[in-house]
Amino acid sequence: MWALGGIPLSWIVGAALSAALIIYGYHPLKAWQLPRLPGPKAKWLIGNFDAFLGGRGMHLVFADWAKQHGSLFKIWFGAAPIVVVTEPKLGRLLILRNVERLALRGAPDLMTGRDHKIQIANLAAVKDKAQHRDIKSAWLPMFNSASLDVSCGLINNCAEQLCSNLAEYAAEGSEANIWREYGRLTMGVVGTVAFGVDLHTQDADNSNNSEAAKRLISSAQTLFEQNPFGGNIYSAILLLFPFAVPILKPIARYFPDAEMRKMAAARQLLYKTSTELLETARKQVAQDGKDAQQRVEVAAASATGAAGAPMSLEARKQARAVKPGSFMHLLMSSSHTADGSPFTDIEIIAQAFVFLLAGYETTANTLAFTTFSLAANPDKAAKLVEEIDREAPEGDVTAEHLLRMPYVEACVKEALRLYSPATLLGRQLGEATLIKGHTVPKGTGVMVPIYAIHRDPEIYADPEEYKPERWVEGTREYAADKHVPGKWMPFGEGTRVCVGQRLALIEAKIALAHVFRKFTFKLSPGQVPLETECKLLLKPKTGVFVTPALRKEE
Ligand code: HEM
Repeated sequence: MWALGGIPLSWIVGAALSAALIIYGYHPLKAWQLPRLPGPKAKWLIGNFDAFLGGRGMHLVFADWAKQHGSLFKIWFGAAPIVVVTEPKLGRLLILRNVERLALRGAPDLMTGRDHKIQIANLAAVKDKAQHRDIKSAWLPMFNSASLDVSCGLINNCAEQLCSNLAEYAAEGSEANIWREYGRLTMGVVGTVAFGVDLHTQDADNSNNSEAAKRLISSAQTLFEQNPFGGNIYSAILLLFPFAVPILKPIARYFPDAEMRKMAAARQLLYKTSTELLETARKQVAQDGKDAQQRVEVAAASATGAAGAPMSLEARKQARAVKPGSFMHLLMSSSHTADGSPFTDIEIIAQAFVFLLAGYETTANTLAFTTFSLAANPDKAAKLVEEIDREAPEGDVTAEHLLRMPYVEACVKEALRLYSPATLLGRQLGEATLIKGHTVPKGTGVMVPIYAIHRDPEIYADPEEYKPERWVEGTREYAADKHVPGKWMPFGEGTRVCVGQRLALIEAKIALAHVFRKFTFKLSPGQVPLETECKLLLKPKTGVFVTPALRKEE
């Protein structure tokens, strides 16, 4: 056996590794440049990571820390420090000024091959600034007001289908998990508005397509079950030892744990759907290139008509409209500005993948939380119904109707304040930044816990109460709140702001108008306060259970 001065080499290597581990565990905590920043006590090696393992939900963990340590403090993920800001104005500024989303080492770092390529190419994950700008520009025409005006018709169809599904519960006097019904609606909307296909998520349970639709929804749901702070054993280790990617990646590939296998299967199904959507779009172009091209004629650039005559405002708006269902065509006709190369198949599939995911659970949760809040506050529900009956008593709910329904908007905004699906915004500092007298080095992670900000009693009077009036200027409730930038950020801010926020809000308001003009909802017993859970997103723990009743006999 190898030995040095009589001591076996294996002993020396073991002692050196132990010393390195001990120093790694202590050193950064002591030596880092912000010793004056308060924060929860960090443990050797793990820092404050253990706080997220108790099942309390990260939104509540951060809210507790904010109460204990004030508006600026630091936490540790292993040896990585994170600065947490709960002062709205400062938090917003940091989110606005820094482009790179904070991505702790985790699940995507362990993926390999095509799986990995798709994971890092979607709009939400992509890091390269130029690639992000090109991809976001390709998405945006889907959400301009002209395109959304056109999409309203499709959203109305899905909302009507939701009402006929709810009418069945009403006829039987049975309980519905309205959170899941809204999930069927939002996935249906993604199908028609983005891809021009019926994903059959709202079909009757026993229909031919219902099994495939259920699998799609359940895969999307599974992916939201992922815990961003160490969802599987390997990503938990990576959070503590970010440099261990090259060692852990091959091990994880051949010995995935149960959680990784479950997530991989869910991703595969969504990739398959996304790939089929691309193939269908390609076939459409091959069959009728002209029509397909017309789908993406975003003539907004031209402010004059064909003959050079000035276009009216309405005509200009119309020209900017993208036909519903054109998302794949938009991506297929987009290119990178640097070299003019078209988007690759991987890039296109990655965007379809994230549209299917992001367009589904966020908006379904928002609708479920709004319906819960209204059912628990019948006086607010009565005001909402009064507005809907006055402004849009029947037929399609158009963008124009929505402009005349501020209370519907206020109800959604207030639910997004109390139950913002995203509870945390994060950025990586692009440069060394002076934050309240502390120079924070470039590359440090910054987190802004919006759940805590949205319930801060310094900003919101009676923060735990559902009061849509606080969003209606001129009311007592509006006057009682503080109005500071950054106090309401459910969609984030800046360059990485949610691309789908206008679609989400229009969809939520149309769905609520349809549902509340037709039904009243009785909450099943034991649901107040609502049990929530927060992994990737804040959601009702098991659902929102209501018994719908028709307002008027048909
Ligand atoms: C109520 C519904 C929704 C909420 C609360 C929500 C919330 C958010 C938040 C907080 C972010 C991160 C923003 C930041 O870091 O500053 C985000 C990003 C994003 N959202 Fe949404 N979202 C919703 C609906 C949607 C819909 C319907 C879509 C689909 C089209 C969508 C697609 C995306 C994408 C692709 C990003 C990444 C944008 C980027 O990095 O540039 N979201 N969303």
